[in-house]
Amino acid sequence: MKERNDKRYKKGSKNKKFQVYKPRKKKSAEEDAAIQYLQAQYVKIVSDDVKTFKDFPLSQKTLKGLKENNYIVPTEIQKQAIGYALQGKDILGAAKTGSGKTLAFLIPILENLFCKKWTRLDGVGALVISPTRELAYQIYETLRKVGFLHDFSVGLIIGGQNLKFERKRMDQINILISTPGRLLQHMDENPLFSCHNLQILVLDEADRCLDMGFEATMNAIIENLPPERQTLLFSATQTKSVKDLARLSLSFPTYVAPHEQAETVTPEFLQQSYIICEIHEKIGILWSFIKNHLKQKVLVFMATCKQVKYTYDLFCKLRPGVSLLALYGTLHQEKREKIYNEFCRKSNVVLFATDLASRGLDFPRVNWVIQMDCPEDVDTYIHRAGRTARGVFGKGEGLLMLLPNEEKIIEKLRNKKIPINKIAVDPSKVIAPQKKIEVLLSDHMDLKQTAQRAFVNYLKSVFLMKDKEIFDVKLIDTDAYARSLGLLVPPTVKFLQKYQKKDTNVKKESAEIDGHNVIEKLIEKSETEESDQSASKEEDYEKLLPEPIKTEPQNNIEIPKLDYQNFEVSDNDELLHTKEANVDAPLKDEPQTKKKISKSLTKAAAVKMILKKKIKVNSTVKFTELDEVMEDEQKDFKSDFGLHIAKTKDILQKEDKRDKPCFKEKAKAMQKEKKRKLKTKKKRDVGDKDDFGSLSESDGPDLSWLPDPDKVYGSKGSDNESLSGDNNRDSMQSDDQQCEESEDEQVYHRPSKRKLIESRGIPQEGLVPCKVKKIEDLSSKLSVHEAEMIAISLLKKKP
Ligand SMILES: Nc1ncnc2c1ncn2[C@@H]1O[C@H](COP(=O)(O)OP(=O)(O)OP(=O)(O)O)[C@@H](O)[C@H]1O
Repeated sequence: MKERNDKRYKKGSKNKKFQVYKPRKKKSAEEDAAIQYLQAQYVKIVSDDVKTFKDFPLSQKTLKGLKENNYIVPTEIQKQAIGYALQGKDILGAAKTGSGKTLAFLIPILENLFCKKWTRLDGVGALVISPTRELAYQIYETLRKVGFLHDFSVGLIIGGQNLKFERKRMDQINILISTPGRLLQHMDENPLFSCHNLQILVLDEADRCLDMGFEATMNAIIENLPPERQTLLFSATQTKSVKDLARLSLSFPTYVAPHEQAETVTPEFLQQSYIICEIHEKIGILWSFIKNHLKQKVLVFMATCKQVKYTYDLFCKLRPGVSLLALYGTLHQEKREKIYNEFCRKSNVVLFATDLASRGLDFPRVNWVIQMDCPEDVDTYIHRAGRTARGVFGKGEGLLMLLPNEEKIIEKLRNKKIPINKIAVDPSKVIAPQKKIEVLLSDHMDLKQTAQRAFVNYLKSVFLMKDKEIFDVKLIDTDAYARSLGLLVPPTVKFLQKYQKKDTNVKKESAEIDGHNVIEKLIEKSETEESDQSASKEEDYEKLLPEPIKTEPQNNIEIPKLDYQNFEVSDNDELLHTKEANVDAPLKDEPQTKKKISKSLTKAAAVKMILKKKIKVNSTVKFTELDEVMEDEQKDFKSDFGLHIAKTKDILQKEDKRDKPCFKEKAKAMQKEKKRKLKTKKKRDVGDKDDFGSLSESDGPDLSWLPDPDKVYGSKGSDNESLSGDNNRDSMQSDDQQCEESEDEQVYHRPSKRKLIESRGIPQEGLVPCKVKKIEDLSSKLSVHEAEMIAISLLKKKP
């Protein structure tokens, strides 16, 4: 819309500025005249006389836009609503799903702003609020297509988009399409945003926008809007609540409901049927259905995001042979848009979705709508089923899966003029891939966890359902349901256990009261029949009676309404506690017959108790997200080489026990041996070393140069031996003694200086041999006495 406007101004212009700010007077006058003419025609509109859009007093731009998109003949709701809307009346529009309500409010918006010659400077002139992002996007696209010749700027303001980007452009928007949350955010935070000039407010899916989920947000938005405006409310299941209308300051709105007298509230060519099945059969039936409708476009509704995610993940792994998609609130916005567009585009595809996709979305050519879980109420059924058989000649089929106790909803559907037939499933055609699912879950831990979450969330959703006539969580065979999801052990559902426990308590107590009444009656009877009975007997009866207990009926429990927009049941204990408090109420006046005497627990008693109960002290117990005790993570863990870790660990521990004493003994023995060796070495060292620490004979100084004592002393062999021994002994004496002895005649036996040289590390081999040789040579020529004298003089000369 915006771009075309700019082009028109630029076309063939020499002076662009002049043309932009000074439009041609002639054209303006023509436009004024046309507007006046159109406005004069509004009062004359008779909806029954309208055959085509041309019969409405609409601007040429709008008519051209409609024609270009093949909108020639208006639908019933368009015929009736557009006339009133052009006249400026507030409207409550109710018409079947897919009957064209979007154009019924978009055309009046375009015409209203056109007639008021709305410009960008005038700000927001029309505001459309939609409960979901996808629906807002769809409305925006339709407006762009139909109003492309108009000069208004259109803004789509939805969550999950760039807030900064939106913020800067807010003051330039003429028609704003938004979701409640993001709109309020701009109202609160963006100084550029203003709605003071608002002409038309539209609530699409008005009943949803005004219900509990959006109550606070919507009230805050409405407070920020000028009261002087036109308000249009549209929905297939319209609100008529006086309270709602008062909130929007609607005093006498025109109620437009072309199908009110119709035989059915659902589209004419929508064939609807339902089946009764057990909870564990659902997955198998759905799988078989998809396998039998591979060439069709199927939309499957489920109660919670987790169920959608699990079914999608599981079926993707099972590969049915058709494209699969999943749409739910917790997905990223970009992904949501991509999935929405993909489902619109494709023709053989299955989309699993929550009620996020149940309202307003105009997916083209959907063949089947499967409601896998019973809808919250009749309105939800209508919106879900209405995703098929849309438009003027749209055809489609709907299938509702119900548990036996949920069949009561059928009566309600029929009372609201919904034609629905019971059909049976041929059990021979149902192929439940049970074994495959179990194998997949054992192989994929993440899939198993998703299954567990799906299981718990489904039970929670049933538990929180408002209509207790239809929904009863206690009737669900949880074991069978878990198995059908591939879970061999059903996850613990804490809230359910608590609820069931409290429920049985209440039943017990009410049974006790009943018993009490019976006894009371017996007493009364006995009193009348045997008035002469003794007082003591009556006292005995009284002793047998329990104290009267006051009970509050269980249906006093307040159950909060669900927000299915982005349904995520939180594990809200507070919520559960409030219910429990009511259930607990009877305990208030209960007599305290047994008073427990509290004993202080001694350490010994605690230990005894621990031993008796076989409690493992200091052991860690891990819990899963679902409050289940986690099995030892490594218990069934196998190493890369196929070793069973837990078993191997056990074996190693046993072997370790056996090996420890052996190892200790070995270590001791080694230590002993080491010590022994050290000792002997020390002993040997002491024995081998001389007084200077040098080693004995083997590497000691060569004394061969000394004269042969045998030759010197002749026959005194035995004495020589003892002398050598003395000599040894002498070597152990101190230096002072040596000095004393040096003065003595036998000083030549102790070559102390040589030993000192050696002790300083000077090699002796280099010195000794030549000297020895010389002395040997001499000795052979000299007499013994001469040799002895030379030796002594040599020693004396040495420094
Ligand atoms: N005058 C018309 N001629 C032909 N097709 C039309 C006409 N008006 C609307 N349609 C088509 O009918 C389909 C349904 O229209 P729309 O989405 O407005 O229905 P709705 O009443 O808003 O449905 P729901 O209640 O589900 O929101 C769309 O594909 C739309 O293009």
